[in-house]
Amino acid sequence: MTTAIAADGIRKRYGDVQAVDGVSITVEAGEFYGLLGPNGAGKTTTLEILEGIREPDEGRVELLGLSPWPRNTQLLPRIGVQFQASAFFDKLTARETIRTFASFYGVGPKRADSWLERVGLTDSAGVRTDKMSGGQAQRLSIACALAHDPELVFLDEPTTGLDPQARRNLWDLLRDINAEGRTVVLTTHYLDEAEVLCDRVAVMDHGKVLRTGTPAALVRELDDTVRVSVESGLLAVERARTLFEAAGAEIAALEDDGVLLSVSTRLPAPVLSVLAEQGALRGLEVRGATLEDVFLHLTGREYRA
Ligand SMILES: Nc1ncnc2c1ncn2[C@@H]1O[C@H](COP(=O)(O)OP(=O)(O)OP(=O)(O)O)[C@@H](O)[C@H]1O
Repeated sequence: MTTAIAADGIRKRYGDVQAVDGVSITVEAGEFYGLLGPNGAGKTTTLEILEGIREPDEGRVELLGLSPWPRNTQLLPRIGVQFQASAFFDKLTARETIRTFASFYGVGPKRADSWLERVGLTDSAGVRTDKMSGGQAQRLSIACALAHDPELVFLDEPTTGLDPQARRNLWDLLRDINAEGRTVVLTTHYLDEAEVLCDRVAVMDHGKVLRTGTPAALVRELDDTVRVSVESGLLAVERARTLFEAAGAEIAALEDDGVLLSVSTRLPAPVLSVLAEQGALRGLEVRGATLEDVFLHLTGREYRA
């Protein structure tokens, strides 16, 4: 595997705030990589240092084998950058905007327009950027970042402010972009988004990387219990406990709150067998740990985006 990004010991301080405090990460070519953490964790500053638009106080970065700082013009055609807040020329339409961005890289209008199509903006091609909705502007800024067909794309909180449907549409687009072989690095404060999209994530808080790994591996490392619940009234609590234990399940918690009978266990299989044998599967839900639980475990506090 080729390394797309190698960052070693990067630090950045703004006055009293240590925004990035010794971050080291490696992103392989073709990976979908997520920098994950709550507001102020240092994701944007880290991303800007990786992109070569901010100078680190300390540390080294290699981007596609080259140093991105001071500004390296050889890298510019190879990377695409989408910022958290995009500024467009407000009197230009979406089509004029994408064509302008594309022209900076010698990309013609036909190819530029094809990106509008890919992000679902063909019908709004004639809309001026100052009249676009948040979701449309977000999609246009992604199209502009991709117009020159870069091999590595940086996206800073691309789905913030989008409604759930628009978010899902954008997920599909980002998956496609990655499936075509591009390396994608994204920041997000949505843990579910990272879980769905990213091959690997770096969980950040207070300027540090707390853990890196695949979302599934981070969750598995927790060795947390699985919560199985069914509708209340199908099986009495004490009878359920006896049956579960007889079937070999260790029960961490068991309760009936009048709506749901819920059981937490590391061994869901015998619990599910008992529920099936007893015909007590109505409303069945099985919930494993999520990245939210990982964050709670790593920081000792609830995740707040
Ligand atoms: N230009 C700046 N000048 C001073 N402080 C800054 C600057 N940029 C960021 N900070 C501070 O550095 C810390 C990290 O900010 P950063 O934007 O990197 O975090 P983030 O994880 O991207 O958060 P968000 O999701 O809110 O963008 C925060 O405390 C922020 O207030």
